[in-house]
Amino acid sequence: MILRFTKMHGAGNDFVVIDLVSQRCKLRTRDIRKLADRRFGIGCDQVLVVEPPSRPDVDFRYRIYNADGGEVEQCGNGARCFARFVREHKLTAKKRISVETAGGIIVLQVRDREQVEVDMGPPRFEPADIPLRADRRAPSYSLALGEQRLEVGAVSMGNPHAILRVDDIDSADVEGLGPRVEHHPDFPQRVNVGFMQVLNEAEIRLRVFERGVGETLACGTGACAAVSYGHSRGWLAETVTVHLPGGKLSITWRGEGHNVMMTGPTAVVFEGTIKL
Ligand SMILES: N[C@H](CCC[C@H](N)C(=O)O)C(=O)O
Repeated sequence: MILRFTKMHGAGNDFVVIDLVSQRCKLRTRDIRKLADRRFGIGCDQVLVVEPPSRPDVDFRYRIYNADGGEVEQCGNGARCFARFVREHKLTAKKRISVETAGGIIVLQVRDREQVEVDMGPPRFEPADIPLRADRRAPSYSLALGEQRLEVGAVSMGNPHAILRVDDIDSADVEGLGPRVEHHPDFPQRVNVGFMQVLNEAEIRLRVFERGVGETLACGTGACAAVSYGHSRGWLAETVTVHLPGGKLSITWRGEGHNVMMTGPTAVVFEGTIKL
């Protein structure tokens, strides 16, 4: 099977985007893993699949697979690239695009050729929504990790996020703590792990060890989760610039009852075909 693909990234979080509106194929887990493999395939953090909508009130269905082959609920950087992809491939001429994901409906607003704003929906803090094993919602949670205990925030953006506030992300033990928190039994569906350094109420630095991938250069839902958590703790204003290793995102959250708005860059790297 020969498959056309487009290689894209959003602030360095990279994707293989597959149009299954104009080409027909069934992608198996091993196909996803091959597409994402940086030696035996194309290489990416996530594979994004464009499908026709399964309901009349949205424009597309958007499936997201981590490099390990697992399908997940949401991908913020991928959503921006999705919007650029469907317009540049003439699958729509709309600038406001509604998309169904496994984590809910999101609305993409194309600002210009590269910048896209995404309404990411509301952050959810209830343990059952994350999911997190905890008796009740709390400002933060104490995670037992061997001899040590970690204070983490927990938020769902459709996908699960744990956030650790640190003094300096450059010296944070992302590679050591990331996998141990990702696989912690208190997160039954595993979890993305954000390391947040608050510079001031309108700026943070963030590194994310992503579920199913490892550390990425940027994580859109991770940025939304970190700002929502920081705002809920009184550390951050409503609009925050998030500095990630691969670039920066602008996140706005006006508090409970509001959705999180994310604006950021998109880039097309190359087009190609691959034999699966
Ligand atoms: N690794 C994430 C999915 C991709 C999220 C990220 N790339 C983004 O931009 O939001 C998860 O397992 O929930």
